[in-house]
Amino acid sequence: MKKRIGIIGGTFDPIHIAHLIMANEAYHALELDEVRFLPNAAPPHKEISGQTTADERCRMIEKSIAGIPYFKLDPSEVLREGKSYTYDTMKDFKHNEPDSDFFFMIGGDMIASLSTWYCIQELKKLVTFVGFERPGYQTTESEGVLMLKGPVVDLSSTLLRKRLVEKKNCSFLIPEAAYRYILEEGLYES
Ligand SMILES: Nc1ncnc2c1ncn2[C@@H]1O[C@H](COP(=O)(O)OP(=O)(O)OP(=O)(O)O)[C@@H](O)[C@H]1O
Ligand SMILES: O=C(O)c1ccc[n+]([C@@H]2O[C@H](COP(=O)([O-])O)[C@@H](O)[C@H]2O)c1
Repeated sequence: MKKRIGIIGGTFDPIHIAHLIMANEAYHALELDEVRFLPNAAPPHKEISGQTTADERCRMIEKSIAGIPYFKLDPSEVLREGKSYTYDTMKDFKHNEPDSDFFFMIGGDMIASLSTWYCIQELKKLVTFVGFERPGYQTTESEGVLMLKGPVVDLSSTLLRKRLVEKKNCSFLIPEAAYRYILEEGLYES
């Protein structure tokens, strides 16, 4: 039987509970075999904060998913460096695992800009996009995006970076082990 692989790509600067909720909802609703967390080296359509290294973003993911057997960290884009175009990544995945079906999760902000992604028509042949509502973004029906209904969480890494700089408590917003790591290492202090 074909393997069903979910992918949540992102900058994860830092990872937060909305990411984990999306991954878990998709895992169960779509009967996936696993979900890969795919941190980018450089996001194609936004500036990176520069407050953390790729390695630190990966460590935060690892700590957040430790003990969940169906969640994995995939370092492919970080190892490739440069702008992380999803088409390049998925072409490699499909080449290495031709018998797997890939489900790429995106939030409402990404659905809105999907038509501008690099080689989007070709990419749509490689993956099924799985969309989640996101507060602040109008989610219109988008061709080729399978919408999943789940809890909607009004949270972003941008908000968390701001709270961390202001030394506001972020418990329950960032998975606890990653939050502890942030505080121990002094990440996002300025
Ligand atoms: N609260 C949320 N609801 C729905 N989707 C989300 C939410 N937060 C992030 N996502 C989605 O998760 C993926 C990865 O997001 P990313 O790591 O860039 O976090 P972010 O919170 O959007 O970061 P930033 O605020 O730095 O732009 C994207 O597809 C994004 O749309
Ligand atoms: O390939 C593209 O053109 C492209 C454009 C925007 C975003 N993406 C991917 O979408 C995912 C979420 O992006 P971001 O900016 O929220 O980190 C992440 O895996 C990005 O690499 C990909």
